[in-house]
Amino acid sequence: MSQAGGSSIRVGILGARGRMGSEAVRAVGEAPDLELVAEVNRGDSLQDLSAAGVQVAVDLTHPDSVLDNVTFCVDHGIHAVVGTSGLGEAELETVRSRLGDAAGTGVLVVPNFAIGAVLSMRFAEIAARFFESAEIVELHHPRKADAPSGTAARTAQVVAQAREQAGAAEAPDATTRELDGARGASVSGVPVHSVRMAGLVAHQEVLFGTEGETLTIRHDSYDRRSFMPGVLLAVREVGTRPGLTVGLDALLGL
Ligand SMILES: NC(=O)C1=CN([C@@H]2O[C@H](COP(=O)(O)OP(=O)(O)OC[C@H]3O[C@@H](n4cnc5c(N)ncnc54)[C@H](OP(=O)(O)O)[C@@H]3O)[C@@H](O)[C@H]2O)C=CC1
Ligand SMILES: O=C(O)C1=N[C@H](C(=O)O)C[C@H](O)C1
Repeated sequence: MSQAGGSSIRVGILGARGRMGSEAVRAVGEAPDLELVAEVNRGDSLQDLSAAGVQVAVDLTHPDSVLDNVTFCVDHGIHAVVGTSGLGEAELETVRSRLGDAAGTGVLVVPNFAIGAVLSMRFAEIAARFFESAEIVELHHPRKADAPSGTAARTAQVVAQAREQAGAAEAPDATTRELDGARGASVSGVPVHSVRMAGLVAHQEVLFGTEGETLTIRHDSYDRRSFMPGVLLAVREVGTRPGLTVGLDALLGL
């Protein structure tokens, strides 16, 4: 988003006191071309965003509140960068239709801001059609509210789409007796296994297998700073992309 006269972009952060929100407050605060003008926490009014003249809001809150927050932004002409997980296809459709009446407003939904994670999803998409089997293991810190992760859901979606486009057969699986959950959750037909463990931050393995070989695509975020270059890129670019964009791929030229 280029500002006339070189003025900075006015940014508001929702969930500013959270693990991601507090990192984002620091990163935006240190960026010379951005101005942090609002920090919205649980219980605060969204009107604070409008009152502060926020141009770009960054949502890092909770899956239960993200749709209401984005709707408010769209209705008030505030560009939104959405890091919060939990926006499924139905919610994205709601955002799309809401944006129909809000010419010029951009909503950028980013399942994962880490550049390595964006690349790993793209690598998985490329690999998907060459292997009979595909499964995802995502591993996160135990305070995470949602399972599977937004990243895993998005990865499963792009893997499934690539397999469908290639006319790939269903993955072989002879399981006829299982304990609930033993084969993971099926996301777009791809089994996803969620691990929650102290000591972890955010990690994912996409496992592919075919006759005589396997391929594992792994990404690790050891520190939430890994997400910040992606957050800043999204904040700078969202105003130049009216409508709904999912993922950082286009912004990275992928
Ligand atoms: N896209 C990406 O790359 C990444 C996305 N995430 C996602 O970001 C979200 C937040 O994660 P994380 O920072 O770990 O979670 P935290 O629980 O640490 O932070 C969330 C913060 O948002 C606050 N909050 C909750 N509801 C609202 C609301 N309606 N308005 C304003 N503030 C609110 C919480 O307050 P309270 O504590 O009082 O509930 C808390 O301070 C998750 O959905 C997570 O999956 C996380 C990392 C990377
Ligand atoms: O909650 C987290 O921590 C993360 N959430 C996002 C997700 O659900 O994929 C991104 C990253 O995995 C960290």
